[in-house]
Amino acid sequence: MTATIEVNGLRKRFGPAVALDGMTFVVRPGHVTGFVGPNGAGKSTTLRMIVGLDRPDAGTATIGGRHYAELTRPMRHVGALLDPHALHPARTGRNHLMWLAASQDLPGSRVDEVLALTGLADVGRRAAGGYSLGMRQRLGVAAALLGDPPVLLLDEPFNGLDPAGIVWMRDLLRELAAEDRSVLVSSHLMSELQDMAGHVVVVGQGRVIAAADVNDLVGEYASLETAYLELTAGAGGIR
Ligand SMILES: Nc1ncnc2c1ncn2[C@@H]1O[C@H](COP(=O)(O)OP(=O)(O)OP(=O)(O)O)[C@@H](O)[C@H]1O
Repeated sequence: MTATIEVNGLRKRFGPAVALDGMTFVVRPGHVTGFVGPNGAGKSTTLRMIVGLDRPDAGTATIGGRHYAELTRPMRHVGALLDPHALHPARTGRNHLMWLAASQDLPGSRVDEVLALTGLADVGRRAAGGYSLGMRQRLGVAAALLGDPPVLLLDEPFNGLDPAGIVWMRDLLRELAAEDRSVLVSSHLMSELQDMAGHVVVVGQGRVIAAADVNDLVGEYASLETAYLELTAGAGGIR
């Protein structure tokens, strides 16, 4: 099963601040899509809306044509790594995943599979509150993969990973996309995305500035970083 992510005309204000101003794009299966833009451009808010954690003032976000709230056992449709610190510190990594698996009617055996896949098999019985940032990111990826979903959303998954972890994450995301999943990855690491992503959505001030194939941007600007800097010049920074 494959599924696209469709974000259509999302608008959101937080008090006087306009976080999203007509955000519109599509994420297709088969390659990693990078989601890039200056701090405060609206990336995390968009990702949160796709999984129903923030409510838009207008517009829609759908996964395989359906709103997140309409999905039964949503982790079988979409896996999200949004906040690596969203865990109970006293619970072990394994129990954190067991609880999530039970909520989705997934077998406990899947927990051990994703612990092995994310390199956490040896630390799965330690309290997650003692995990380093890199270990929390891996646990977040394990949770995202629990339901073997066709769609994955990852907000800055490279944060806190050591160099070996960065290589691991890059290869994993590539493999997941090659399995015909839709993989949306927000990141500020342009060189990583240039190596890994097939498509990129560049945003600024709550809307899309450009959506293009990475190869086309690199052909035109010499590097993804140069393309990003030129495209976002004038798109402001922190708001
Ligand atoms: N809960 C909130 N309350 C008030 N303002 C918010 C809230 N969440 C987001 N914002 C504002 O919305 C705008 C977009 O923020 P968002 O976190 O989506 O940006 P981002 O592109 O993910 O940034 P970064 O690259 O720094 O992670 C910012 O101006 C931010 O301050």
